[in-house]
Amino acid sequence: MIEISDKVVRSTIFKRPSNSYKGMYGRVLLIGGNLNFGGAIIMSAEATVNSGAGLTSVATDINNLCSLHSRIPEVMFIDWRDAKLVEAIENSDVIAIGPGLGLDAQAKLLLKLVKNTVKSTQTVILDASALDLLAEDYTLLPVNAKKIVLTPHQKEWERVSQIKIPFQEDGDNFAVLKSLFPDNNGILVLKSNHTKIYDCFGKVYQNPLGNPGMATGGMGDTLTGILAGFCGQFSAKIETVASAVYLHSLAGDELFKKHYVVLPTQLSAKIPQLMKQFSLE
Ligand SMILES: NC(=O)C1=CN([C@@H]2O[C@H](COP(=O)(O)OP(=O)(O)OC[C@H]3O[C@@H](n4cnc5c(N)ncnc54)[C@H](OP(=O)(O)O)[C@@H]3O)[C@@H](O)[C@H]2O)[C@@H](O)CC1
Ligand SMILES: Nc1ncnc2c1ncn2[C@@H]1O[C@H](COP(=O)(O)OP(=O)(O)O)[C@@H](O)[C@H]1O
Ligand SMILES: [Mg+2]
Repeated sequence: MIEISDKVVRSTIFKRPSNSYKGMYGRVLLIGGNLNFGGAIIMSAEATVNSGAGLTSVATDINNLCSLHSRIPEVMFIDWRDAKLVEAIENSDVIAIGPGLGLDAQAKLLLKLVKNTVKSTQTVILDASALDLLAEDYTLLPVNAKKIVLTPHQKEWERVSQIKIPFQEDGDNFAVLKSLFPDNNGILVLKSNHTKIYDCFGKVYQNPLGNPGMATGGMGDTLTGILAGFCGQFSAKIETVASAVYLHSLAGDELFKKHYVVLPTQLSAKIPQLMKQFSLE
């Protein structure tokens, strides 16, 4: 087990070259936000933009259009019932699906579309409802992607893995990962007060940071956004995932010094400043 440290983040975040443009920092597509949970995908989007993704699009329910654009105009909108979504999936480097997605027929259709469209150059992040859909039907796993990152909280992992909480043995988690990903292209971010990150090769990182002020709805949706931004800009490997987890908690810890509760949107706003520090160190 490796404890994530500043060193891992410093080796991930690089100083941007002058001769660069938005296309070099990742095209990210976020899919989620039904009529009840629009806020979830808006929080993910805010985190993705603040984490430096070059271009961020959100495919969501049409009812979220105004709130999305008024909250975060940097983001492009796609109606998730529009046939154009296929093209948007094809043209993205990273697709994150699940925050506020729900579990209905439309949600299943969207996850199936991602599974059937993604190619071996793309990274897919599965969070929240997408994990619950996966627990019901493992064939929805987009195994063709280059990397697939699963980001369950404890209950979601219990549903997917069928291992009962508390998860005491790393070996059990590795065994599930190996069976889900015969091509070894999966990464598991098992969220808790000390999140652990596993790859299929036996490597495990643990996050030493974080605080109970972060126990606020939307905090995981925000992590998904940061992960998407990081995988779009930096190579989609376990150290990049670990860096995103660490930075999320570091931002949370900074806020927690002076705030009883840490709000996901306030956490997102701290990310650009922290990334700058790590790029200079
Ligand atoms: N603003 C928005 O729009 C938001 C929308 N959201 C969206 O809502 C959808 C449903 O996602 P969800 O995570 O809220 O529900 P679910 O997966 O049923 O988990 C809760 C159940 O698991 C249990 N539990 C046990 N251990 C746990 C743990 N460590 N962490 C958490 N729970 C734990 C827990 O136990 P209990 O609290 O009852 O003791 C309860 O029985 C999803 O699409 C998501 O994106 C949210 O992101 C919030 C902000
Ligand atoms: N007590 C805590 N200490 C440290 N981190 C926490 C704590 N409670 C929650 N978190 C972090 O907040 C996030 C919660 O994720 P999740 O349950 O998916 O939230 P949501 O679905 O509401 O967005 C995870 O990254 C988790 O590590
Ligand atoms: Mg969640």
